[in-house]
Amino acid sequence: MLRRCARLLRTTGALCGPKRGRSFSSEVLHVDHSLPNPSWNEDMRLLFDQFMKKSEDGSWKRLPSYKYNPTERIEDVKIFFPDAKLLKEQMSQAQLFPRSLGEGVGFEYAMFHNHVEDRTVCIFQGGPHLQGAPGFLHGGAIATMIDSTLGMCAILTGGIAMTANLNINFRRPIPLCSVVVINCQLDRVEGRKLFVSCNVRSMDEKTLYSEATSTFVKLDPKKKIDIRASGAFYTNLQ
Ligand SMILES: CCCCCCCC(=O)SCCNC(=O)CCNC(=O)[C@H](O)C(C)(C)COP(=O)(O)OP(=O)(O)OC[C@H]1O[C@@H](n2cnc3c(N)ncnc32)[C@H](O)[C@@H]1OP(=O)(O)O
Repeated sequence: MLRRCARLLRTTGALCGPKRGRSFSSEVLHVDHSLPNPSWNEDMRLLFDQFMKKSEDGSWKRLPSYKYNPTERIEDVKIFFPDAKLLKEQMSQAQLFPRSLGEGVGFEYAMFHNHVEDRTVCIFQGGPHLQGAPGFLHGGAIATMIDSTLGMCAILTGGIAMTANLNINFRRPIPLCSVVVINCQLDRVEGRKLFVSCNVRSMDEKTLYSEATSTFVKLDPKKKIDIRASGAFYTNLQ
């Protein structure tokens, strides 16, 4: 396991220290990080190819993923924010948390969504900078990918929503640099509440690493989020 991580660190150049002088060009802004890169191991590539094959008939769709929010995302959430200019400023500087670490050392993942079955699958290779217990992934890193995949499933089936409740059972530790599959599904909808659950399994599906249930709440267009407030508030402004 540790040898596998060391090989990965060499491939990505992470052992040579951080890259300097990276320009904030439009090339960086528009890189789709859900596509294979040299840090992906064989298992990750195999699963990616399998899901790309499933996507050929249109039942599954690969979900592109960027570090920086594309303009359409700002358009999607604009109605919830009274100060659209401030929102644009903040979003243009912010980075998506699971994409904020260097290539190969943190969260390497790709998601696929099935609109007919209301399911989202994430193939995830957790890198060496996500260590918790020696040789294994940190629980917070697992929770991050679970929340992100559940969130994507909720948003794609129900619209803009936030995690209100998340329960995770950690059944087995996930070896660092291994590949797991997060399988999410929308269980039911009650008003603005979306109930989404998932399990995290090994590639051969034999090992159940974690399982989770969650409640996402669709944002109420009558309420506004004020990001200027010291404790940002989300309330009815009428
Ligand atoms: C794009 C990539 C995907 C990324 C996914 C990542 C998702 C995230 O991590 S989001 C960040 C973490 N989450 C947050 O910060 C959310 C903080 N919480 C909030 O802002 C609010 O409480 C929010 C938006 C969840 C709900 O607020 P609001 O719309 O005012 O809800 P409210 O009107 O009180 O309640 C609506 C319903 O939800 C229920 N509800 C509210 N909070 C909860 C909760 N914590 N647990 C269970 N149910 C809840 C209420 O009981 C009510 O149910 P009913 O309609 O049956 O009476």
